[in-house]
Amino acid sequence: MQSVDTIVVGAGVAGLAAARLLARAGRRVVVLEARYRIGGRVFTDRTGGHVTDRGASWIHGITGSPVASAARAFGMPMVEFTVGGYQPDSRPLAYFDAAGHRLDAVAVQQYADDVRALNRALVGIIAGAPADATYADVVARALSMQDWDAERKERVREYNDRRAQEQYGIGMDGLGAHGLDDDTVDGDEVVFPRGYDELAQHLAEELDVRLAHVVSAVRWSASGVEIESDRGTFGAREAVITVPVGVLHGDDFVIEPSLPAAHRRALGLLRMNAFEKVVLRFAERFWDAGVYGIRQLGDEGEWWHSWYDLGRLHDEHALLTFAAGPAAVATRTWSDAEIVASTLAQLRRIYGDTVPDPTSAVVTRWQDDPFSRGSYAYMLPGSVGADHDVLAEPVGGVLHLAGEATWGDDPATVPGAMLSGHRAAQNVLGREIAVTDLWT
Ligand SMILES: Cc1cc2nc3c(=O)[nH]c(=O)nc-3n(C[C@H](O)[C@H](O)[C@H](O)COP(=O)(O)OP(=O)(O)OC[C@H]3O[C@@H](n4cnc5c(N)ncnc54)[C@H](O)[C@@H]3O)c2cc1C
Repeated sequence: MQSVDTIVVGAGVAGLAAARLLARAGRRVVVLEARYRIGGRVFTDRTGGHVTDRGASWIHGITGSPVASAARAFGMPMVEFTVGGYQPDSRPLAYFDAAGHRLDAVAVQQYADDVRALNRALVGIIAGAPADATYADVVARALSMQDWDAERKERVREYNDRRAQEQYGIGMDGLGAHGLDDDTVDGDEVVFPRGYDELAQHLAEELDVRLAHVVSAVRWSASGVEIESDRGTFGAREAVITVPVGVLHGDDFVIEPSLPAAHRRALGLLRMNAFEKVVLRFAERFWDAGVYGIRQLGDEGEWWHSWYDLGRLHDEHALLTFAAGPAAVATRTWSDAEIVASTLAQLRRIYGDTVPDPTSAVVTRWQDDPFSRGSYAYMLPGSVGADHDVLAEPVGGVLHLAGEATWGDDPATVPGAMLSGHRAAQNVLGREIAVTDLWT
């Protein structure tokens, strides 16, 4: 059995951040990673000379973001693309009504004002809602207090449902009202034209990362940990476990003795979502110029309601849409060709039958990936944001969980993953260390 000071399970951003800080503090660290690559849910595909981030794309607000600081220090170019937070109007969007007509500026303004009015009302309603209220419950209650006609109410209800799908990968009737993070976007949102995976590559520099090591068991006691992988058993004083919630829920990853009751409760309130990307590349542009994206309101947009113009990142004619929540569940067994045909039918409804077939397409399959089992975790009714952080409480002084789902302030994100890795490293060392040590 190989022995080191600390074993980190998972070479995603959380694991790499923890390992880098621990190695810099003088620990002997080994990172065990199941896949044949690092980065986890930060995964850049460069097939055919195109750069496609199949996992995370955005920093949802660069002000105060540790990922933005790291990216600057690592020399990663960033491009402003402030549409990642499903805002109604922060940047120009081409909105189409249910009949396929484009909304004028006055109608878009009215719609955005209505959305904001409801958001303001929701704050107090969520605070007073029962513990097991869903997001759909609180939205319905907030809407019932507005003096709007049925059409206005329906558009704002629809906005909240689609935002829940795109931000959390679940319809609002399945999402806990108290489990929402505040989702404020501080500063511009940016994306990485050379690929988000450069972040993982930089974090991993000089680390001992063992790829293709699938961990199946974590055994812990007061004297240390033993980690069983398909390529042998490793021993250490302590371990940082960063596998996604979907893996922690599975039968093929065991922790013995089992986690304390508080951890098991918090884990039971988290589920992996259903959220996939569809990127379509075309020989020519057929959509509106001067907009960041396209949105379809009404029933016609039930699945494919939002397209984002990737021409802002690269000199190409490309659109990104999401199968988010119910659409991802329903199309999970479809072929790529069937999914692409379904999205094209919607684009042709708006832009006409002259919309060409794409020259290439990328369809992700995070739901079927055994090392993620979904895209990121969301909270069931009955949970509160702080439940995330319960998972990060050190276990027996030797076991530390980290990863996006353990960071209550900004879960489901790359910054959340990075900061959770920083916290785990501090807990292992038993002292504070500067997060800036990651990139200075
Ligand atoms: C489609 C999609 C879009 C997203 N969009 C954004 C976005 O725009 N902005 C944003 O901030 N975030 C986004 N996210 C979320 C973000 O990618 C994640 O929150 C973050 O990357 C999670 O990092 P992590 O280190 O916690 O987990 P991971 O990156 O999942 O790392 C965990 C690692 O553990 C490994 N592992 C799993 N099982 C085992 C095992 N049995 N043995 C050994 N290793 C194992 C995995 O292979 C993986 O490398 C998106 C995610 C997806 C999938």
